[in-house]
Amino acid sequence: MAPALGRLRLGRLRRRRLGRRRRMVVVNPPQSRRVSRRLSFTPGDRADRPTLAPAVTIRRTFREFWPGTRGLRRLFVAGTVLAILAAVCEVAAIALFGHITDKVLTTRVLSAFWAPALAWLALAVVAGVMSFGGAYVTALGAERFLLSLRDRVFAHVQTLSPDFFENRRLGDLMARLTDDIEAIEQLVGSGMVKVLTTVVSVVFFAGAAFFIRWDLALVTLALVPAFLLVSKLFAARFRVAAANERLSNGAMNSVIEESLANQSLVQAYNRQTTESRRLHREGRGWLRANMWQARLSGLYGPMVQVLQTICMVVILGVGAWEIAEGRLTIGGLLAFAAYLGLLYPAVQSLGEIALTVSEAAAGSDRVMEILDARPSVNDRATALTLVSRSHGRIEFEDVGFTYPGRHRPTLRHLSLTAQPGELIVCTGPSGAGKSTLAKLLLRFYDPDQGRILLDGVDIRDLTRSSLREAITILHQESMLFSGSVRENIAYGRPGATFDEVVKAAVLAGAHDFITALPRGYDTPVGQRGRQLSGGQRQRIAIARALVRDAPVLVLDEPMTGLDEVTAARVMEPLRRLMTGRTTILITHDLRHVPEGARTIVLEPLRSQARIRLKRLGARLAAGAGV
Ligand SMILES: Nc1ncnc2c1ncn2[C@@H]1O[C@H](COP(=O)(O)OP(=O)(O)OP(=O)(O)O)[C@@H](O)[C@H]1O
Repeated sequence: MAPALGRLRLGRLRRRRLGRRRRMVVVNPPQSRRVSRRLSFTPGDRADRPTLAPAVTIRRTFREFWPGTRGLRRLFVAGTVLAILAAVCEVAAIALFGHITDKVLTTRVLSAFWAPALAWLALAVVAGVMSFGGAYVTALGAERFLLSLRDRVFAHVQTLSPDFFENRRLGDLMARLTDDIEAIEQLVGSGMVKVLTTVVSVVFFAGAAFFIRWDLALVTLALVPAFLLVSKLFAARFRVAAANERLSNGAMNSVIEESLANQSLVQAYNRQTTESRRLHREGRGWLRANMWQARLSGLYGPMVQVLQTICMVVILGVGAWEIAEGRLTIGGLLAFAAYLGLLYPAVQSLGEIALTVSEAAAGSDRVMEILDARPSVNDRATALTLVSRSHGRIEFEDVGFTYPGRHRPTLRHLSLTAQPGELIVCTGPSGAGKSTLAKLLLRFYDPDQGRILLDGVDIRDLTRSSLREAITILHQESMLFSGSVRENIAYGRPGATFDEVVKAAVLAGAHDFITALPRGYDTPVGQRGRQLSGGQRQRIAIARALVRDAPVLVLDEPMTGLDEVTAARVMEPLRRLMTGRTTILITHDLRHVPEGARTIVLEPLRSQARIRLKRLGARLAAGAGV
């Protein structure tokens, strides 16, 4: 009868313990739930798939991210202390349970029941309060850590040159900035609290079991190394499985992001099925990765359960014999079994921490890969800041440039000078390097050869922010954010007043259509300004450039996508924008170019192979031998 009672009690205690862990999910969700939340991005071509980030050690992860817990450590310490106090209450409650069994249940003296019963109730309330407080402050520390880490990684990402983004999939980057950052928190933030509280709980529960019967406790503790061995065996596999899951998660995010962003194209071309298939393909990859993880978790649980059951059977068998010999009371055995009922889940939890750490390490690899990326263009230590408004004199001196990873140069021996206020039209066939010229002027890249000067100063000697303050670029596609018309225009210069916004809109020829919108300047423009027409978007972009009021202007195909009538209408505000500014107008459509503007024509550079072939052709035509 006693063993049956013991099992019953243990079952209840374990459920209570699990329930407590489930509440902690807010701070440190169990593996399976985190896995399902991480489902997020998509890859396209297999060749296009991002590769697994390089592995780094846990120590390096701590070295990198532990300083981020500064200012939050008090919260984590409070969370640890409160969780430990809750564990102490549990130890005391079990002692009371043993006491009630021996002094009330076996002796049938009801009067001895009330005092320990009330004390037990009080302990339960205190344990509940401690447990809540611990979970709350740990969650607060964890969320604050996440907030600052995300800010840090995002700020770093924004220092990286455009080629970083051109070579990566947006969905994958988004997954790194969200899910992977969360995994790091579970390693160095709330993860640390969990480790400490679990270790202390193990010590307490084991200590209490030793206190009752040290010899019996020694026998059962002999199985602890087996628990740890099992989790060690699983940890390495979990890490690879988690890395794969993250990879497919990022790939799935990318497909969703690309497909939704290009929905009008998808629907106009009737490619919904293709897109669904793409997502399905990536979803299957994600499913396989998750099933791998599920297999590991599924195997891990039962293996630990078997070990735990072996211990219990041994305890109850030896305990029954000890009771029969009169060396142990029933209350003592039940309390002993109850301590073990708490001890084993705590030891199991320690093992799971190893698995969580493996998974978190996979996420931190991916975040550190971003943090390790360095911008290809930097400010020199001696870089100057422009203190007064630039005159806007631009010079390209014998500039040559090859894109990273390309063999053929895009620009070679390019020289040009634009005087302050002058308009230079840059034209040439597609791929000739017109937009590249603008990227070099903004220092998205530095030339490999020659130099670019602003007012006689090499732009590499200026800070990037002050250089870019002096330049306004109007892109081929007007890039708007999803705020209101007013916010989009004011984006040109932080602190611009509403009057300045309206003035710029009037000059840009946008005021009339803006006031006709349902909420005037407060009308939301929709995702990327999709609720406006192409011409309207372009005029808002012109107003934004006017508000910015920089001395140098780069117009990159400003008429692209506009019909003849709209283009003519946009040209007028553009002329007003160009007035008094050094302007480089990049276009292959010379119809709307103001008369008298100086024009330079860029020609695509041919590859050496094509040059050799052309020479060979010429020699053959001239009758020369090969
Ligand atoms: N990020 C990049 N990485 C590698 N190569 C690039 C990159 N951007 C452009 N190129 C290459 O550089 C060449 C010039 O591109 P660029 O965009 O400057 O041409 P463009 O004259 O502006 O063309 P278009 O008139 O079609 O816009 C092209 O061959 C293009 O493939």
